[in-house]
Amino acid sequence: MMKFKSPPVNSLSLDFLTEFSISLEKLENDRACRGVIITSAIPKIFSSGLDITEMCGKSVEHYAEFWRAVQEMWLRLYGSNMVTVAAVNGASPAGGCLIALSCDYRIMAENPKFSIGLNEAQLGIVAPFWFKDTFVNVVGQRIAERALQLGSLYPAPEALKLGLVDELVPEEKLLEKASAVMAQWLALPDHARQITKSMMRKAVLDRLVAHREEDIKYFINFISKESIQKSLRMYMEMLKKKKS
Ligand SMILES: CCCC/C=C/CC(=O)SCCNC(=O)CCNC(=O)[C@H](O)C(C)(C)COP(=O)(O)OP(=O)(O)OC[C@H]1O[C@@H](n2cnc3c(N)ncnc32)[C@H](O)[C@@H]1OP(=O)(O)O
Repeated sequence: MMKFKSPPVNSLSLDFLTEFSISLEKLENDRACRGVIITSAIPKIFSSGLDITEMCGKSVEHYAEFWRAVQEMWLRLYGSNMVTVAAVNGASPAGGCLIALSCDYRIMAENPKFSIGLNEAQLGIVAPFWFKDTFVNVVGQRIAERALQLGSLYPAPEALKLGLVDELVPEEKLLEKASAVMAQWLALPDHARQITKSMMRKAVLDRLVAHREEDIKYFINFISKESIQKSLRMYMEMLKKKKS
């Protein structure tokens, strides 16, 4: 089990992403480890997505390093040979949703206050093609078109209806259920499951691998625009104001 614990909201900073990728690599290379359950140690929050402060007012070199770390995390998780189960025990916007979507199975706490989705459009930014591809592979083109254009965050019951998560369970049963699902998936021979998983995900993974440098350049160019920086600053201010 991997439990995110980066207060206050498990935002995906460069350090967090680097540590997450290293942990995944270690587990991947450990022959005794066949599966991982991903959850959060922070009440009410699974992950608040990419750390917006990493994308505000930083150097081009920093943006490149940060984006490479985001890519690396996704390539490792989406391409993992292990069985991956997300036990979503709180809010899961944007990058947090990407992590859940990259797992093989998603179980969410049945609390309508917890929402999940790719809300980038609400921040005035655009979900990269590989976020979009991952989303489409889970919910299909039609739902993805609407959800991504509107930057919708779905409360748990709606997320279930759309197939964004696979099941809802009472919060106190989340880990028990995740373990049961893991046991069910691990009952199959690894090689057949792994080859099937790779067959299903390969095209999407290969697309980023083939365009990785181009994607970094695109990100730097996009995020460096003054209009985008302004949108992000306003969004951060809105988050702070919401508190007072
Ligand atoms: C080509 C470009 C593509 C770029 C792709 C980007 C994908 C992303 O992931 S962008 C990030 C999107 N994330 C969000 O929109 C989530 C924003 N956060 C929230 O909605 C809420 O914080 C929450 C629902 C997760 C939690 O709400 P709660 O009331 O418990 O806590 P808050 O008071 O709002 O937050 C506490 C603290 O944390 C700061 N913060 C929250 N989210 C982020 C974040 N993603 N990055 C950096 N910092 C974040 C928030 O400002 C508060 O800070 P202060 O205590 O200093 O006020």
